[in-house]
Amino acid sequence: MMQQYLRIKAEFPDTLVFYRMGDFYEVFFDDARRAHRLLDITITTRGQSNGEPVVMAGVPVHSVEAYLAKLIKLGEAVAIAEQVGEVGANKGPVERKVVRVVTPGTVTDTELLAEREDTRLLAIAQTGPAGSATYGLAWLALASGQLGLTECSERELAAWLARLAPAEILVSAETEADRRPVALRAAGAPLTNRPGWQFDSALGERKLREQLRVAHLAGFNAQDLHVAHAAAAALLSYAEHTQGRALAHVNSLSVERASALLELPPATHRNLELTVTLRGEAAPTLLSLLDTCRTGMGSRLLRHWLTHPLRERSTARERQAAIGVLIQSGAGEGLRDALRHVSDVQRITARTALRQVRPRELAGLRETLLGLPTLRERVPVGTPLLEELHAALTPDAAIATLLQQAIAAEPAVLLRDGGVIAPGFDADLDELRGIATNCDDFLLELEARERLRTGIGNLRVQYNKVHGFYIEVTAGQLDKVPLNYQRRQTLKNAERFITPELKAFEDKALSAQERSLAREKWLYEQVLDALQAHLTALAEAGRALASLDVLAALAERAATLNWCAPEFVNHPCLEIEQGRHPVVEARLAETGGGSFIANDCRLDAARRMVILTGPNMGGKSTFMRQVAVIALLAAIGSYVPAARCRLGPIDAIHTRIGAADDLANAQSTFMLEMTEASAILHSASEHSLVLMDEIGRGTSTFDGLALAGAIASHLHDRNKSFTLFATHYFELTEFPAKHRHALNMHVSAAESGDDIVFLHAIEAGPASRSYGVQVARLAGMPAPVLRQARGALDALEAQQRAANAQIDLFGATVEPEAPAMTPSLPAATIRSVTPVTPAEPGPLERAMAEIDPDALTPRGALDLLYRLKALASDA
Ligand SMILES: Nc1ncnc2c1ncn2[C@@H]1O[C@H](COP(=O)(O)OP(=O)(O)OP(=O)(O)O)[C@@H](O)[C@H]1O
Repeated sequence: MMQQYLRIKAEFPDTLVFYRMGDFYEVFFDDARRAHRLLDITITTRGQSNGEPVVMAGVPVHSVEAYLAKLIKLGEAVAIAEQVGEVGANKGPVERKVVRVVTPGTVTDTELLAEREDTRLLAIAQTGPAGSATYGLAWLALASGQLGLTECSERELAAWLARLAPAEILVSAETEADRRPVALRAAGAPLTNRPGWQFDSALGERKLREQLRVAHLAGFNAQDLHVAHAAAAALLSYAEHTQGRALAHVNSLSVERASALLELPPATHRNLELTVTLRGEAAPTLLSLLDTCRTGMGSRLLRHWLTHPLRERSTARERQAAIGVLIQSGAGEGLRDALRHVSDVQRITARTALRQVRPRELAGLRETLLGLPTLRERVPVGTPLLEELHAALTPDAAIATLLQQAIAAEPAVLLRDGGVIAPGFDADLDELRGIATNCDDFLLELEARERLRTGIGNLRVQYNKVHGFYIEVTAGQLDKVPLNYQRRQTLKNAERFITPELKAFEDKALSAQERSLAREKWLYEQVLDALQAHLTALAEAGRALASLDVLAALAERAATLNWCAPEFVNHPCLEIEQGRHPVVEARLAETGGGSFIANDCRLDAARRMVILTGPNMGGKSTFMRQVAVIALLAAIGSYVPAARCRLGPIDAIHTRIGAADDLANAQSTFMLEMTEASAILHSASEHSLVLMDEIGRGTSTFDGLALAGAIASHLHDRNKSFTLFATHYFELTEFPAKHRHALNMHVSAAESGDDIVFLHAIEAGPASRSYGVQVARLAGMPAPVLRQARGALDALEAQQRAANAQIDLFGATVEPEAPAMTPSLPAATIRSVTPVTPAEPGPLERAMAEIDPDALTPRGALDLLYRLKALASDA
């Protein structure tokens, strides 16, 4: 057995091998030590192999899922070696084979998958030198069969990783660690090394064609993605290797092009709290607010829509129209009721293809298919998208019929328990089952007969799995036992016997049961074979159900939360009337924190930039985020939280908000702030929406103000993006006076004595002051600190009023390629806290002004110094 184990282990040197032995999966040697460490399971030694004691540990088969889940979370892979041969068929151990390898990115077990999130495997190929390499990406959600390809630059890679959120990433073992893109480190998914030769473009192109059963990839618009083909080669080989079979359910491909997507850099993804909160939780986020989907399929698709918004608005228009019809026809709720009973057709289809599908899943599929005609009737028609989805809900009726005939009404959980195939489907099975059923009658009859014959009134004929059939006689009655009873087992108060007649019956019954189970297994395989022909139709129905679920959920949200349909126009425009931040609004409603104050936003070709000022806690960040969230919701085709909304084309949403230290990447708060801002200045276009929240606050006032001014100028003059620029630097409220496309807005607050009331309304013009001390008071700051701060503030403000030096904070970027981020005067002369200069120059100053240093002799210079010193001491 050890030889057999070592042979298997040699094929999977880097993977934990779970070796099936009866009711346990055993792990040996180093694997055992690793499993002990990772799973906290007991390690033992038994026997010897090559003179060494065999170190082993094991997990029970019935609870293996829990252990696998833990290992996968830790980024480990597990090869499962099952007994595949007949017990006792030939000499030596039963034949065992690795039937599949469970890895973080290739799990398909229902128990190991998040219901509402796709688990993706991603392969990355790269060409060209580090820094300017092209990356080919190929990914697969094995549990639903979705395959995708793209190519991108290093700059775009991080956004793709954020979008795809892979569970495992395949990289070439031949690419040295220091040539790998930095973004990989931040991706947070385990990296799996695969041999370099598997990242072969020609091989990938061929494998894709074979997988998709097409002669040419042009039909998928994927013919030119040579680097992505290389990634696909490694991806498909690995996926097949882990499943131990071909991937019959993977038969469509989506090619994603960054240029087609509205760009959502990782910072935007994070700052807008699209799918996780800044604290790393799943709620409250935009997704958690939107996701009232009835099925896991719907939730997964909604997440995809939200992270893959399209620039081109025709898809959004189609979805919007469908949502409109669902709301107006009132059909949405009926449809959602029907969707409640729909099973996860996509995953069941995938698991059917991989032949891992469980009996109850097939029963669920059957019920869903039988319910489809009713569900279809509830889909209102009237828009092309709804009609297309309606049509996709007509898979061949033969599938439902087959499942109805073949699978029992309520099948057992596991095939090996029997009771899965429906009665009447197979005559042989019915006959074998008949024997088992007659069994009960026979046993009752035998019991009655034996009681009569022996005079033992409490004699019982019974069965258990270990000892088979037996006649049980209690201790007090043993003297009445007849001669033909043979002892089988002795208990404390009873003896168990067998008779020749019972033995003969047992042989017949047990063999019937065994044969019946074998027959069921075989029939189940036949059903799976028959289903293979329908995988495409099932996948299509699954996709349509998912889309309908998302559309109905968005319709429900729009109606419940009182949202409106945004209008798309082709000129630069971002007009929002009475806009709200949906998540903040929902939280306020939940916590009884008052009502949300709706605000307008109006940007167009002439008004591109808002300088937003106002007190802390006033609602600046909320306002900026709500504008971005509304733009994003519109791009996915949803209604938006506003009374009216008109949007021109948008190609990206850039955000620079907050200041969380990125300790993992050893970046300081300020460094991170500048890195993110610099990335925005390099890539934002005039169709981009840019949110800048308190840029510059990570450094000293002067540095920060100078940088903020220069960055604002760059965005205004060069990027020309729609920009919301929130700042605490009052100096920046002068920006609009010198920049014709900028305007001041502020969040309003009312002051009464030392208290402040936030009104959260966005109004025209700059804020009058910042209320920092009042906010600190609200935060419970000790009174002495407040008093001291208030005193210092008064002094500083007086000083500022006295100062009259004017700084051109914003003039620098008009020079081509000028050092855009430095103001034209040294920061030290900026007003506010500069020492006060007297209005009239004194004698010392006048003497200094007369000096011409170049004209001085050394002797003259010394004399001058004495004179100046004398003047200074006079003063
Ligand atoms: N329009 C609004 N209506 C009602 N409440 C609001 C509104 N906007 C913001 N709030 C409330 O005020 C809180 C603070 O808002 P926000 O974080 O946007 O302020 P801020 O001006 O960005 O503050 P800081 O400058 O300190 O970052 C929010 O958590 C929310 O509870």
